[in-house]
Amino acid sequence: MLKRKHLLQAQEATYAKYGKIYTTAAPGVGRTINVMEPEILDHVLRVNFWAYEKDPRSKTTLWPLIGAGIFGADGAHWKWQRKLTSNIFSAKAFRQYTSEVFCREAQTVINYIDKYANSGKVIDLQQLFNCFTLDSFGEIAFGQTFGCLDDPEHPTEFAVAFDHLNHLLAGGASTPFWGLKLWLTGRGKQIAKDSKFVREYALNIIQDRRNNQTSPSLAAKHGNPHQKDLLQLFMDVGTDNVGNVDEATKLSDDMLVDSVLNSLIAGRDTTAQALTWTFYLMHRTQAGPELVQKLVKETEEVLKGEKPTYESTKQQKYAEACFNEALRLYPSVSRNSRICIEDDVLPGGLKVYKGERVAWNLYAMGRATHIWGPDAKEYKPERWMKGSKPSSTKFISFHSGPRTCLGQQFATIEAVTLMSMLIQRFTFELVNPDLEPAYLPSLTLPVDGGLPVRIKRRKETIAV
Ligand code: HEM
Repeated sequence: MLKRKHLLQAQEATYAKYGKIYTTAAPGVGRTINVMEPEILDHVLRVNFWAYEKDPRSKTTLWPLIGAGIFGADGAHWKWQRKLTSNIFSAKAFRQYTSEVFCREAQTVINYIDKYANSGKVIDLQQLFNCFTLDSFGEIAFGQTFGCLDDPEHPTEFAVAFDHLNHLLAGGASTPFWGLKLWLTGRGKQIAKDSKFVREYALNIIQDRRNNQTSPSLAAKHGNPHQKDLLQLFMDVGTDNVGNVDEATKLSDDMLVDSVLNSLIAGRDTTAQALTWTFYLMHRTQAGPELVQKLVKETEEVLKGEKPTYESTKQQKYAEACFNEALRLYPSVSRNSRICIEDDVLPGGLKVYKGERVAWNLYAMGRATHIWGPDAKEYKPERWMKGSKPSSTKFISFHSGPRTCLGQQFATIEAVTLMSMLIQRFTFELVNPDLEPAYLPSLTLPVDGGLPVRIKRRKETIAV
């Protein structure tokens, strides 16, 4: 099997050689139509959404991590999960998350950095961002942080097992005889061990809430018990307004664990990795100092020394552009596919038969000159500052159609909050400013080996 770090580039080269659509076939996998046309993806993901489902091979290989949660669900089972999950993404909730959680956790990151700023110590930004997103998300979705920022240099057992599982399961869906491979290499045993650990951990979060309410939701801590967090929404399925429980519709512990783990995949890695690539792209030699200066200027003009709010993040257009531009070149979900469940014809006339796959490589699409123009490979946040926003099938990093990412706004607000708080206070120097980091084979797109930086205080006047 090609390693993921080579696979994305190899596919990019194949598109360059064979054009915007090419097909492949593999034993045990069948025919796959590889596309990189926004128009075709609009057809598959939106117009004829009903003719395509999640790839059953992905569902099976990722089962130890996602189980029956939203990422592997289709049809009615997907619909109710999407509806329930969407409840936590309101403007009112975003206001509360920004001022209470993102700012507070960002301040913890600042306090940590400030201990080592100007000392020459090398800090891994990716590790720090992982801690920030996991602790923030834990508080918002489950009422408790994971305590990662207490000691960012030593990842918690949960984070280690979770990362390991992501890494071990990567590439399974496109690997022929995956089950055999797991058995021959002994990987299967490690997957079972990590899966058991993370599932028990998730179950403990549920038990905590159920037994003694030691981790009430964020809103409940503020005297508003009716505003439920994600965990409570799932735990209350089958319970009516006066507390009567319908045992037939109540979710099993297994399903609750699946929901917790699915939301963690969504809420932690994607945003932390996108932030890491953003900081890399902003600080590599090619970027030049003007880029960061522009971001600092915007931040100072918008915040005027105050902390970020939901409203201020909306005004930070350049910060958002820096984040989106990084996601274009390094999409957190870098490859994706759907299986056809009813014969279909793609725009342009190519037939897709039931059981065949349509796949797309977001990494290659983000760098394609026919989509983004001759400067496609360059990191240019400015391209987001003029004209209207690109369509969601052109900028496909947050997906498109009825299954579009539910957390796009959440992730953007979270990222802009942290970026603006850090960039005002500190300067970042990459340890290897001329070296493009490799990415680690994983379900998402972590930087292999993290992002080592040295940090200095920008000025001493901003209170930490
Ligand atoms: C930079 C950050 C993020 C990126 C790039 C991203 C990207 C994506 C993509 C590509 C999908 C579609 C997956 C598929 O169906 O094949 C997706 C789905 C989803 N995302 Fe995100 N995501 C991000 C952050 C978040 C956050 C922070 C949350 C939650 C707080 C979230 C919640 C979800 C959910 C619930 C779905 C499933 C939607 C469905 O199947 O209906 N995402 N995301």
